[in-house]
Amino acid sequence: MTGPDRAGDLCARNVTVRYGRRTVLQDLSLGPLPAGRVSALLGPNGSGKSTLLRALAGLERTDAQVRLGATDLSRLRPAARARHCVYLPQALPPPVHLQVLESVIAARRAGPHAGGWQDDEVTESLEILARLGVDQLALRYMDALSGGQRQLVGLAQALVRRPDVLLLDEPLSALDLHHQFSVMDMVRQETRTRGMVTVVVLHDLNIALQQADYAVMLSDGKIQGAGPPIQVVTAPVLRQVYGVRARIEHCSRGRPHVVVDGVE
Ligand SMILES: Nc1ncnc2c1ncn2[C@@H]1O[C@H](COP(=O)(O)OP(=O)(O)OP(=O)(O)O)[C@@H](O)[C@H]1O
Repeated sequence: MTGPDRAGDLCARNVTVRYGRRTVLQDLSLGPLPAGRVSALLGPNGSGKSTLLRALAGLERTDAQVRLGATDLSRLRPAARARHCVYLPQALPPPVHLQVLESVIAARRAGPHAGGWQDDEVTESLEILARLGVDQLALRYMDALSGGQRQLVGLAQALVRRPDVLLLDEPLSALDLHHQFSVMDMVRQETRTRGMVTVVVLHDLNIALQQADYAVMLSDGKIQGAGPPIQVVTAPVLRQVYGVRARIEHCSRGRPHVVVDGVE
């Protein structure tokens, strides 16, 4: 890894999650998901990606053991665990009547930097907004933003907390093409610089192929494959998991992408 050695890799064991009588994830083992790298969590609708992400964050009822390096996160109280792990849900941040900058500062105070006013909190919050290309929104109100703008502010709120583990559920779903790529670039850069473990739920397999360092494919609550994206997103897997006839091709610059020929 290129960044500072933070807390180590993320591993989960015995992840079983039930909703009522229905078992959605059964005795699943995940990782190690490497520190300083972006891992993509892939799979069809309903395959269990969000449930697994929430289980890693400690937001599902489960006896799973989740370790970050030498730290057993599953033994920590929710507030202590939340200082290590930041989870950004699929739903956009609520359109509250709060200025964007205030909302980012409030998020920062909820992180390990908690403890009232600090000189650098405005500067750092503005810097994160600038890196996401939305510093011009700093004094706008959250309830007067578009969906994509709110998603970018949600990302700023997550990043400003400087977690060891960053868990993002479909963070690109409301973003235009430019922002999809600029956000992934920034998340990759932050992940490397800070030595975070970043796990991103993605539906766009091309972004996963081109931007993720590691991929995990879920199907019906089971891990179908894990490793470098190019080894996980393959024609046979796409057929089996997504029910599509597809090929992995490489563009003139050598980058892989999925070409779908049809559905099964
Ligand atoms: N709160 C809940 N109560 C009952 N069942 C749930 C609940 N949340 C999710 N499920 C079920 O658990 C399964 C996995 O859901 P999950 O949201 O983890 O899937 P996903 O892979 O994230 O899907 P998507 O790509 O559509 O967001 C689905 O069958 C879903 O219907």
